[in-house]
Amino acid sequence: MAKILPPQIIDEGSLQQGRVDCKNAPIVKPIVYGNEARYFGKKREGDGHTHEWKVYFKPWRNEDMSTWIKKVHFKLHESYENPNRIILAPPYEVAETGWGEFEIVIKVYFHDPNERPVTLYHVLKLFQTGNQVEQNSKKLVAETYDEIIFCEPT
Ligand SMILES: O=C(Nc1ccc(C(=O)N2CC(c3nccs3)C2)s1)[C@@H]1CCCN1
Repeated sequence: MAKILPPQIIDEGSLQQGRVDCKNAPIVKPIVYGNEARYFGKKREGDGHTHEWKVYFKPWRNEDMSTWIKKVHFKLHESYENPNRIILAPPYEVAETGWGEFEIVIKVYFHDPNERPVTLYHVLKLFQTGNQVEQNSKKLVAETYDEIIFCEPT
């Protein structure tokens, strides 16, 4: 069963915080998920949206995840049209616009029928923290590093 563990340092001094008991060496898939956002500079006429953003799930290193991932489901806020966005091939991302921050559920499905889907939670971030000024061209990035760990089938 695939498990999501807190980040670990992948080297000989690896600090593995969670435990996965595999009979053989586990298969570790480092991943990154999160969002980019950019302020329009003002509220958009018509719908009042202020930002464009993109939520994503991607490998930490460049690899073709479609060899082991069947699909990725991004569940947006219910006020969005078609809030359930299913992405069947990389890049696993959804681009939208809006005015606020909310939780996005990311559910990752695997080709292996024995592997249960993995669910990740990301709070969309649009606003710079503290006294940072909203700059039109400045891109904000908010992302999390994690690892999906599989045990070799016995
Ligand atoms: O902001 C928040 N929730 C949000 C949910 C959806 C948001 C949004 O941006 N949009 C809906 C979408 C549409 N516009 C027109 C038709 S659908 C653009 S914001 C919460 C409230 C307090 C703190 N965060």
